[in-house]
Amino acid sequence: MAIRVYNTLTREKEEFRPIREGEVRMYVCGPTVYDYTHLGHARTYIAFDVIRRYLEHRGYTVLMVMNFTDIDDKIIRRARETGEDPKELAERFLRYFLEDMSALKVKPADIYPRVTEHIEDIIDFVRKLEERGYAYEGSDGVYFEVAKFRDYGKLSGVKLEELRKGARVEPGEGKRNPEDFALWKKAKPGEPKWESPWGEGRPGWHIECSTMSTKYLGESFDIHGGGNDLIFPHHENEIAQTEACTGHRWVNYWLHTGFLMVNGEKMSKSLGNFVTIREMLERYDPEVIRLFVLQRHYRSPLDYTEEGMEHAKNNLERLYNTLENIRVAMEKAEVSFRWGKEEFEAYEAIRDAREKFYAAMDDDFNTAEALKAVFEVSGAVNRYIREVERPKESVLRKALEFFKTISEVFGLFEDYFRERKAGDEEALIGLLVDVRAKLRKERNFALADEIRARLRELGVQLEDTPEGTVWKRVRV
Ligand SMILES: Nc1ncnc2c1ncn2[C@@H]1O[C@H](COP(=O)(O)OP(=O)(O)OP(=O)(O)O)[C@@H](O)[C@H]1O
Ligand SMILES: [Zn+2]
Repeated sequence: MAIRVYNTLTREKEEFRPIREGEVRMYVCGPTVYDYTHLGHARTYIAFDVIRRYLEHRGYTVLMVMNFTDIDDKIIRRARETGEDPKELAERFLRYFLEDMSALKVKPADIYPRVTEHIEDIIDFVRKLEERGYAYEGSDGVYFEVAKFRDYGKLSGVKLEELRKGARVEPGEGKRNPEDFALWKKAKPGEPKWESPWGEGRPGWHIECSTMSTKYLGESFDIHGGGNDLIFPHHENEIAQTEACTGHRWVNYWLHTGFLMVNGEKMSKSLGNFVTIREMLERYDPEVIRLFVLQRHYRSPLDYTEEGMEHAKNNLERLYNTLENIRVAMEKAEVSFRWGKEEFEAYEAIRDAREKFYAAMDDDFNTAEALKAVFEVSGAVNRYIREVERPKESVLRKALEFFKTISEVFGLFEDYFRERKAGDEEALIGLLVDVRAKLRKERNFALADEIRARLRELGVQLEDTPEGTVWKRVRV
């Protein structure tokens, strides 16, 4: 079945067809790094992480780019307040962001371009817009002339006339029309600045995403994402700049996440109603946070409440219990090729739930529905283990394989599967090392040497030291 995605641009669910078969190029707007990451940001980045993981699971190679806005009004303002150098402040919060994402098991983007490292590219982009007649220089900066771009409003639905109603150019602003936005801002005293054809200054906000996304992903690519608040003006302006510059369609699918809400309001730095990821991680396992986010579809608003978090915590515990039940059952499981009624019942329940999982994820990455399927598998395998005296290994394995898929796509139970695999292997190697030591004591050197040689063939090298035998993995 094909994957269908809701495209903000067309306001419809569409069949997903990447430009190049087998590959997805996606760009997600990254953070402005002037403060700690909060749960609202995490909601958006976990959602895109799961979208990316699912596309990879379905066999696509995903090339993912996320920018860092490391120079901006907010950064300059914050740096003034703290007395820090804006560059150092941005660097510090950028590092915290990466740490927080890693703690939340969000896979890193392939490329994280920063504005301050792409000033030349941005200047080139603005110059092209000038050459094409879409940009003009004003007293305090270079502006994009919105009225020149005929398709303006196609993403957000805003109308130029409405934008103009009651709006005016403020005194001191060098733009011609109230809706025009800055591509380049001329430096004010004491602000970070770079040389440009328009004198010293720095880029406007929107231009960075047009410049850096096309630089790394090409003039057209598949997915562009961000939170709902970015649809207007940020993404609308990004489209205007890029399509004015290239003269053709830029992004095929626009995906936007719903807000994380607190008491009916968006969680945000400016409202001061935020909880940082760091605070959350002191209280909850990162997987609880992931599950909390995944319990809602990414486009729906998500209310942050204590009960919601507790609910996620309980659900995660239920799933870990099931995994533990499977592990214990595996130990006494029977390797038999005869199936009875119970086996078929369990198998069919797992098969049906698996189908539901894929149908839900194919339907615009509906993780909320997909999770229901996970609990169905959990229920079915628990029932099976309870009902039969000796579970069949092959049935348990079906459930375990399903949970491995969940692990890969949802970023849950990763340590569980990793530790289990590594743990099993280490125990077996340890066992062989002990047996070999006994053989040597009995002076059966031929067999002891054979164990050593055979392990070496498998990439495990034993070394006899005065403290005993140690082993390490070797590749060749
Ligand atoms: N409450 C929220 N729920 C979902 N996504 C959010 C929320 N707050 C911010 N985001 C998303 O996080 C990403 C990074 O946002 P950015 O760094 O611009 O945050 P910000 O606007 O400075 O933060 P704030 O909104 O708290 O002032 C954007 O895609 C934005 O839409
Ligand atoms: Zn952006």
